[in-house]
Amino acid sequence: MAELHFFTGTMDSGKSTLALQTNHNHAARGRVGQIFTSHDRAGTATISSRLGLTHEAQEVAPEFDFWRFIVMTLTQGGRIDYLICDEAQFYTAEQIEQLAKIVDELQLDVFCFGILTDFRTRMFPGAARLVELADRMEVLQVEALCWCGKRATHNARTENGAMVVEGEVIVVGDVDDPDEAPADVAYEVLCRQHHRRRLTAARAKAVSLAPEPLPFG
Ligand SMILES: Nc1ncnc2c1ncn2[C@@H]1O[C@H](COP(=O)(O)OP(=O)(O)O)[C@@H](O)[C@H]1O
Ligand SMILES: Cc1cn([C@H]2C[C@H](O)[C@@H](COP(=O)(O)O)O2)c(=O)[nH]c1=O
Repeated sequence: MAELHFFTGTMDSGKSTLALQTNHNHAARGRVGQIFTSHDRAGTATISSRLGLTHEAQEVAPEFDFWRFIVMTLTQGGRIDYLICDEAQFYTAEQIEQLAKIVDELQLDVFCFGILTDFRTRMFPGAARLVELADRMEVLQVEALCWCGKRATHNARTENGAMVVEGEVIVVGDVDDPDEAPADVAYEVLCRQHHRRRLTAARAKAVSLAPEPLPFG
């Protein structure tokens, strides 16, 4: 039986790598996949993993209709055995419903990969619909870590190094390299406690280096 799979984890937890590995393993057995993504950091119509792998993909815009695309391809004689869908948090709820219909009506496996929550800790509409509809949901085994060493569960956004909790929901970006100057907009994965306290690695370092206040008035 075909299934709708949802693999999730914070940013930088290996989702795109797993998407490309999943495609590789199926393709190696002669199966034919269709690969989709939306707003990848490497540019449109590409899946990119931080381990260096990339693959061309069909870009999913909000008006893209998965059902129409797959049915058209099949009726024109194309072969599709499975779908790989990266950055699925950016898909609309309707697009996730189309993917569920593809699983049920066409018996194609659909593998979705994406983050659950945005920088405000709110679920993306596409991720929420996947939680509601997926046959299987798996949290990635490779845990991204907060600066304190605990498992990172939340994605924080920084602007010029300072954590923010307001702004546009979709802003493409990467996790900051701690050895580089902070990017205009970047992301950092944190445990819930440090996300709540807005305590990023840079701020924790600055606080720990601040001189002790003297015990005088
Ligand atoms: N230099 C490296 N050596 C080993 N593993 C790395 C290296 N750089 C990145 N990674 C691995 O790649 C993961 C990020 O993979 P990626 O597929 O890009 O994540 P995601 O799609 O979830 O944002 C990191 O969690 C880490 O495990
Ligand atoms: C939290 C959050 C993230 N994004 C963007 C930033 C990246 O371009 C992608 C996530 O990619 P990854 O492969 O999981 O690292 O999403 C965003 O637009 N808004 C957010 O709130």
